[in-house]
Amino acid sequence: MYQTAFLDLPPLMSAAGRVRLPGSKSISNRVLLLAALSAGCTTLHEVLESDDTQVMLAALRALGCRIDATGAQTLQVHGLGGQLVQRQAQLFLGNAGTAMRPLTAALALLAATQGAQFELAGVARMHERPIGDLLDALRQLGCPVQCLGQEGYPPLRVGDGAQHALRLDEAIRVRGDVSSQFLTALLLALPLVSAQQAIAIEVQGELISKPYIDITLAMLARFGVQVQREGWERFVIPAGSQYRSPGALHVEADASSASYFLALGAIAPPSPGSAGLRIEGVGLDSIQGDIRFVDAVRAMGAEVEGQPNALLVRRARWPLRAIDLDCNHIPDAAMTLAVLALYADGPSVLRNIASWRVKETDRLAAMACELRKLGAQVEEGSDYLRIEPLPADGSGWRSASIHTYDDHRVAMCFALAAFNPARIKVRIEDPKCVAKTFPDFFETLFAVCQTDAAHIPVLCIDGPTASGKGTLATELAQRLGYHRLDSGLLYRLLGLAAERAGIDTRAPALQQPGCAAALGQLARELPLRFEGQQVWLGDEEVSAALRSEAAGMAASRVAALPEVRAALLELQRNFRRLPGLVADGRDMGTVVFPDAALKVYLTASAEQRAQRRHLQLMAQGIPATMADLLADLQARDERDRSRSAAPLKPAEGARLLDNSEQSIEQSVQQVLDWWQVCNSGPNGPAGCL
Ligand SMILES: O=C(O)C1=C[C@@H](OP(=O)(O)O)[C@@H](O)[C@H](O)C1
Ligand SMILES: C=C(OP(=O)(O)O)C(=O)O
Repeated sequence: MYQTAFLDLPPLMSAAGRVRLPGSKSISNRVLLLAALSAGCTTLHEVLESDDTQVMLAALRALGCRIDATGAQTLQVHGLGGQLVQRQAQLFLGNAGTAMRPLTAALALLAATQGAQFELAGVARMHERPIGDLLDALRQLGCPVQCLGQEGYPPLRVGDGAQHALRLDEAIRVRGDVSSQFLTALLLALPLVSAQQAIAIEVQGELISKPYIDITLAMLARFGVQVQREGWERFVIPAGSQYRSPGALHVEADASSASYFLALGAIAPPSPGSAGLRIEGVGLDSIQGDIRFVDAVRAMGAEVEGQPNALLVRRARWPLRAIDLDCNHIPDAAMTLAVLALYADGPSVLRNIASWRVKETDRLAAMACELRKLGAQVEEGSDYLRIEPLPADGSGWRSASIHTYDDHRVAMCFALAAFNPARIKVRIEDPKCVAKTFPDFFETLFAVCQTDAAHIPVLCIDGPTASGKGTLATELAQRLGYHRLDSGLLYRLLGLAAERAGIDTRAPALQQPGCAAALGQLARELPLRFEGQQVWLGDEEVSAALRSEAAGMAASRVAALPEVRAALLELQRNFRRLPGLVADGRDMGTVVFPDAALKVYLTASAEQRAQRRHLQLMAQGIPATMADLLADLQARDERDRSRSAAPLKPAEGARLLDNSEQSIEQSVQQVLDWWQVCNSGPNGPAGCL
């Protein structure tokens, strides 16, 4: 997951490959709750791991439910069988509607019938999301519920520690026109008290987001409760209904998450030779309503083929056909349509989406505002959006920094704007907000998108030994969410590989005929692998060996050979991958990435650098004297500067940064400021050079 303050998406050009989607949020949280309320043990496979399921899991555990992770995305839930083991708990439910609403209903019923008291709270936005209609229904039943802040909104207290008789004879009335989750919550919870009598629920007002009720009914059926539905107005839980664990259950992939990749397939030309984009984990027979997004992208011109538990999507008609659609049945996926509309042949209208106003943010206002930043004309109605497309020739598109309002879907759907024909980058602020339902969204996106290398921004840090390049580059890569190339490490690896292969890299041997060619060959075939912080050379983990002074000296010797530098060139250029690269070394700006958007030449006085190295060695318990270190360092500077192949010197147009008197943070800020300037042109990372 990208933890950066923002993520710059370079212009993207094509897409192909396979996407494995994470589990459905709506199904995961329903089955977690149902498994916890049932008697016995339920094994849940492919459960979504995200903020929304995390808060549900933490709440269930706080209530005394044992849940064991028994494999990747597999959980074993030891159900409570409807019996409370904790009579008091304070639960934090983040911004998960699918946790807050159903838990409120279930805990209100359990607290009232067994005598308990629970508090449910969330993030600030959750405290602005209405829940009054559900509380009204629970109060009709005779459950004590109390709003601890504003009436009708969380935080809430359910139960008062005493037992209360419930009024189950009359039909329970609940409004359905603000959120379907209130009805879902009652349907999921009422089987707790339906052993003796049937319970009826009547929906008041036009029920919105109906397909989510279908998910609820389907999951209840899997847990042995067959609800009778009369239209969308009346639901009856038959007398004697009781949860029965299905034993094991697989969670489908998330159909709302599929919408971003269906849309990607609709707008991105397939990469040469590819059949399109394959989306795995969900098929056309999905029980999730958002699968109907397929109809919408087909209507706009994409070809979508249903395969067993997968979808294959291809761009066909271009530009896309504009649509005018009632989106009430796909409220979440419809946000993706709003960005697709930018690529259409006329204005598109998304209707009947008033519920957007009470979700993670006011999504009607947010989408209108951010689409306008890209240059689009948007009309924001009380319950609709009308979006004019942007010209297919690229004129009219503006580079924008998309504010994401802590709303995962704003972040994910605006990523699609990176396919703009103007080839301008799109900045997504606070990309980690995708953690609500799809923590690895951007990694998944980059894995199936391609672009010209020239569009992938590179920031080069060159400079002499011990100038702090590594520290600076690591920090910059982290702040920008970019890959990092530590080119010195490749030379060190080669020095080590030579030693392992029995090739002597010391002066007399190095001059022997054939030695340079052998090293060049070795460099081309380096069996190198990175795993997190670990570096592997073949089967050997070499991170520690690479840091030794001996490896450094060997690196400096082999690096002087033109054969070696040529062989490593390709390898280094392969590090230029989406979304960008910070490369540090001695010839990054001069030779390897001459087109880098920003080149920095980092130096510090020889005395400062010797002192830093001294401190480093002391910390590692390695004895060294300042005088020796200074002499070594000056010798190495001289060798780097005077070698004929790629001598160490500032690249043309490089910014000089002497960090002798700077803290690391000051250097980082300085480079980020320069980077910002390079990136602020209308065409994104046009470069400062
Ligand atoms: O029941 C569910 O799982 C959901 C119902 C929908 O909410 P509304 O019923 O409030 O529209 C949807 O937007 C939400 O993401 C998940
Ligand atoms: C509205 C959403 O979430 P919630 O389940 O919190 O309502 C959503 O995921 O788009």
